[in-house]
Amino acid sequence: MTEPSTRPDGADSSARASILRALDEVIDPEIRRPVTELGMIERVDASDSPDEPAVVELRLTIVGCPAASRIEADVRRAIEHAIGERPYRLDLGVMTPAQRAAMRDSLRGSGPREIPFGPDSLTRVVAVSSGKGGVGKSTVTANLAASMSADGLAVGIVDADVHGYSIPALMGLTGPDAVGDAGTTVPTRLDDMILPPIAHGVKVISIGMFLGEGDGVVAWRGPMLHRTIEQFLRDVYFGDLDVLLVDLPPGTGDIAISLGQLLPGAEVVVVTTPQPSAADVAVRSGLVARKIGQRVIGVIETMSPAEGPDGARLAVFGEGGGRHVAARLSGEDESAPASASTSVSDLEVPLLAEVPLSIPLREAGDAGRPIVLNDPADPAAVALRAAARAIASRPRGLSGRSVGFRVR
Ligand SMILES: Nc1ncnc2c1ncn2[C@@H]1O[C@H](COP(=O)(O)OP(=O)(O)OP(=O)(O)O)[C@@H](O)[C@H]1O
Repeated sequence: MTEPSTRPDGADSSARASILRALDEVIDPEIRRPVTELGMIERVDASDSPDEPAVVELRLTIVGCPAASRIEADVRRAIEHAIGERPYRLDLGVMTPAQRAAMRDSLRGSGPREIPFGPDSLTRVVAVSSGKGGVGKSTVTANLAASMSADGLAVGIVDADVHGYSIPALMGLTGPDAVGDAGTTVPTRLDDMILPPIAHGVKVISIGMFLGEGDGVVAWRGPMLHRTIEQFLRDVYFGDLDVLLVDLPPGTGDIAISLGQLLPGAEVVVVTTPQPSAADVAVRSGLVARKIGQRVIGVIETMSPAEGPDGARLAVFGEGGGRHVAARLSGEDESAPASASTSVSDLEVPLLAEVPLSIPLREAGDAGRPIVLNDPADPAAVALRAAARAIASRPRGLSGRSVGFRVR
């Protein structure tokens, strides 16, 4: 990493020291580290003579860096804060390949590259799965992520739903007005490192971001899918995350099994509607997750009965699916009389939430603002927020996980 130059006579002027201190506070919006730590400040020259212009040289990571204008504005603000009215010059440049490589090594280490979410990682990996498609799994994922991020956790999403990717839209990263938190809605490539765009504080990567205009159909088979997911997990720089949520494709196919191999320590949340047909398939997806060594930590029922405008209960998809899935995954015999008195919170695999049918939830999703942020008082938002908090506060452990079995 480049050290900002000191004066030839070895003395450090107080103007230079205060510029450096101010630049320590400038954070690269994509990488979320100070520009000084990333080696982006090539030079700071400032004598103590107030008429002599200070000179700062800023090196961006790549040509056309999407966050360039924001970084430049932040650097100017920092310099002006440090030296007031005094004249200065800001020179802009781009890192050399060697400087970029040094920065990458400092971020992720220089050894052989591995998936950074192994068993020793402090990041909790939570895969969100469902048996059937269209049951609201991606909506749940986006809201859990936004809620955890609003609670101050560092959160990422991998949208592994390669055939039905909808996370970018649900997180507000598509459409003409989308900007993303770091000024970009697409990943930035730094050679073999990929910086994910950020939305609502969440780092988001999706297969949808790697498809050009017009080729939105993914027709890859197993090995290609496995390689893509592996690349997401290895090459995308998420930084230190508290939680990585993985939006799985519906069902129990190739990707779920690939993820089982790549992330054997992942925990799984199963999403279902109240309908028996959806619930039965959801149970199977939970059982498959368990077979590949993952721990099922809870069930979320969505599209649950809601209260209509006249106060009447509206159970469009029936009721009871979530409880049924939780009981089955907890190994309960639902026909036994004891099960009727078992409280949901006593179940080994708890029912974390029943998210009612909600028009504001659907509208918020369409607008790219998860309902937990857009309308926190809506009953669906309240239920999703409670589920996010329950997941985030659950201790990690081996209970409920079948160990020692790997799919080859
Ligand atoms: N509780 C709810 N109330 C109203 N609409 C909902 C609810 N949950 C989800 N939806 C709507 O249902 C549709 C499907 O949701 P979503 O895309 O999240 O499902 P999915 O299970 O991820 O689908 P896929 O299998 O295609 O990935 C969306 O239009 C979403 O807005």
